[in-house]
Amino acid sequence: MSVTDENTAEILRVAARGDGVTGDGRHVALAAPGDRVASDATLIPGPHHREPPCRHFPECGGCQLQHLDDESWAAFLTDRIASALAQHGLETEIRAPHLSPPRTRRRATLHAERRGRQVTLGFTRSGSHQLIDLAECHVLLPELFALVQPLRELLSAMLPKSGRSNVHLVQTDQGADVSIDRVSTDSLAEIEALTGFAKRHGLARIALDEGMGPEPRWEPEPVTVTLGGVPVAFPVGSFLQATEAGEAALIAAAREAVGEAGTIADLFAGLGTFTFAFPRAKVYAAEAARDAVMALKGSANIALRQVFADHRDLYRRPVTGEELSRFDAVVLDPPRAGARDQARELARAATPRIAYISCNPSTFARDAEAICEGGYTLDWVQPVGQFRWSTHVELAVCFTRQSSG
Ligand SMILES: C[S@@+](CC[C@H](N)C(=O)[O-])C[C@H]1O[C@@H](n2cnc3c(N)ncnc32)[C@H](O)[C@@H]1O
Repeated sequence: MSVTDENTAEILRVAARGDGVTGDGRHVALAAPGDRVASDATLIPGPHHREPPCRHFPECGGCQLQHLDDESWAAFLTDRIASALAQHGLETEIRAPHLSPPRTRRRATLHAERRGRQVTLGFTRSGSHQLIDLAECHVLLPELFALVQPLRELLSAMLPKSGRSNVHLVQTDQGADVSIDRVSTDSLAEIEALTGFAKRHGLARIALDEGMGPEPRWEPEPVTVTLGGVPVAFPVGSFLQATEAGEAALIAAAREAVGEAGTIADLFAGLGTFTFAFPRAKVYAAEAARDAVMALKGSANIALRQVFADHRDLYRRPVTGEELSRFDAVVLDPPRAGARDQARELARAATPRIAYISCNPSTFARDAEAICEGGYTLDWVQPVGQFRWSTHVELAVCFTRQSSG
């Protein structure tokens, strides 16, 4: 090494968007903690720097952190949570992060464009609207990635001549569920091409959205996802935790937080990832997406689970402190915007235990401050890295309230 330690600066941490940061606050792209940067900006890789496995890194916007080893990625997740909490005057035990392995992502949205009969299909380029034509992917499940080239061929005649379509891929109990927007099948030949494609590739379903919402065009058996041992109908476009391992880690944390609760309110319940994780409890499940709540309710009835499913907009009509006080525990898993008003009601509730699942440390920390101001203690945080090599941070936490009596 020609550059001496005296005229290099060490990368100490990774910032929210993935840059390495030196002790004096300089941001350096594609630098890992322990790397050194020379005064002419040469980067000298350190012990935590990894050779990125994918040829599309760093151009592809799907991954930002392939140059980090798992230890540094875990430290990144922990730092993001600790600094979000600190901004709201909070501090607690942050456990070792759970990291989903490569090639396990079971849902993804790719984008497609056509020039003549040439289709580009992939994620958007980092920091731009251009598309990366995926030739490999180290995060997607192999079953889903195997559809990328056949989809290009299918779409070469179907995509509109201009503009971009979204291609949603989800691995379900019956196989891959593919939903494509902004395409139309007008001729019999196109319809046959679509169903032939679905049969040949053993798809669970293919749905097209021609502008009026997605409509299944091929679904030989009703598509389900199994949650807590219960097969739940999977409406097109529904939410599913990004990896099976991540889902298991979030459920394990929620179970630990909730303990032996006999009555649980599951807020922002989706299809029931958490509702069905508590087979012995009576669960009130509230969710705003109508298709999801109907699917949850139908599956709970068939499985004879003690579930009351409520179609409810929790932003307009949060469950009140009085209502929540009737439950032994609350699980909530809101979207990225968090649950500001619901958190205020939680702060007023007497419920002894809360499991909060979040995909956004900033809104979580804001809500956590309100909950703690109401007298709860933030006992621990379990970080979960479901989006391998990305800057997304997910977490599950436990709040408890000591009973006054
Ligand atoms: C992060 S997902 C979690 C879903 C579910 N807990 C799971 O793990 O599969 C957030 C859920 O909140 C729902 N949601 C979004 N806005 C809502 C609102 N205003 N009221 C109730 N539910 C809402 C979404 O439809 C989605 O199902």
